[in-house]
Amino acid sequence: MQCHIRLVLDAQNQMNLRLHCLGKKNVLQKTTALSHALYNSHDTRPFHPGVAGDNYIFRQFLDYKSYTYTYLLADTASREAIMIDPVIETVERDYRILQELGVNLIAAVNTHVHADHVTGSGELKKRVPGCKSMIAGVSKARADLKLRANDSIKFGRFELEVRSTPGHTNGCLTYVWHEKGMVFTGDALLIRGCGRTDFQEGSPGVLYDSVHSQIFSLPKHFKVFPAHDYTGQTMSTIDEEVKFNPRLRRSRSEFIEIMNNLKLPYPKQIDKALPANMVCGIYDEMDKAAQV
Ligand SMILES: N[C@@H](CCC(=O)N[C@@H](CSS)C(=O)NCC(=O)O)C(=O)O
Repeated sequence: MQCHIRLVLDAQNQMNLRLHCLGKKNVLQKTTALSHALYNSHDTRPFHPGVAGDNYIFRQFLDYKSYTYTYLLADTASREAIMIDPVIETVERDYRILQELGVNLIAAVNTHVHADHVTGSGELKKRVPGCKSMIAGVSKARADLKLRANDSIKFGRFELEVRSTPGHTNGCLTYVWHEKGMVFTGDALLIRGCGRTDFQEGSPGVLYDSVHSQIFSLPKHFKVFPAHDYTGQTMSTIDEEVKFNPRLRRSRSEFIEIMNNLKLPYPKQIDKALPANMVCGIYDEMDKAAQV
């Protein structure tokens, strides 16, 4: 009898092993969900990128101009939501999605004073009454709430732990969602890369220490969501970055040598972005600040 096994996906993205014998097919085994197979090599919990999970919403948005990722996190019960690193050019899209999903944006949270795009925090605040802007206090940027290490950002039943990860800028923060095993690293840790250290308050030694002590110390299966990717990748894991990050898996002195020789061109929007981001991306505020 001629038999062969086929791996097929059903409507729920479940992988089925089917034994085809003499034209008859039998489902042998319903394996784990595809999303689990793809994303959770170390974690047995299901993961739903970009769709509503059982009690939370997670979305990753891209700004095509600066290759910045904005993240939406929400509690499906209370409908409270936060956005990490919104971009001014995509505020209309993001605001529309907030309305469509019926969530209430309580905070626009920045990982740092970005040099390559203007933050959408100020424009989101104009559209959503009660939405608070947040950034590290040490950045000296204007915001409703100045964050520091060990603070927690609460939305509904969830919370993010704030970790200080300077080195790309002094005020770089990393946000850890322990319950869901996710970490939002801003520019401190990128996928197979890291933030440059050649302007603002950049320091390769400080960045190396930040990443190793505050990020690489997280559980291996935690999923890494950076503020940018220039190669089409969307996420990584702590395990992958510890093993494969071509800069940060090296010794501290090798890392410093690499970072001091990157020779990257300055971001195109730097002259506009830095002053605008010191005032939450609100141009009226910039004008006022310039007049003082
Ligand atoms: N070409 C882009 C800027 C690219 C860039 O410099 N990215 C920064 C993060 S934004 S300040 C960075 O740290 N890159 C690290 C790297 O290794 O590329 C533009 O003109 O906007």
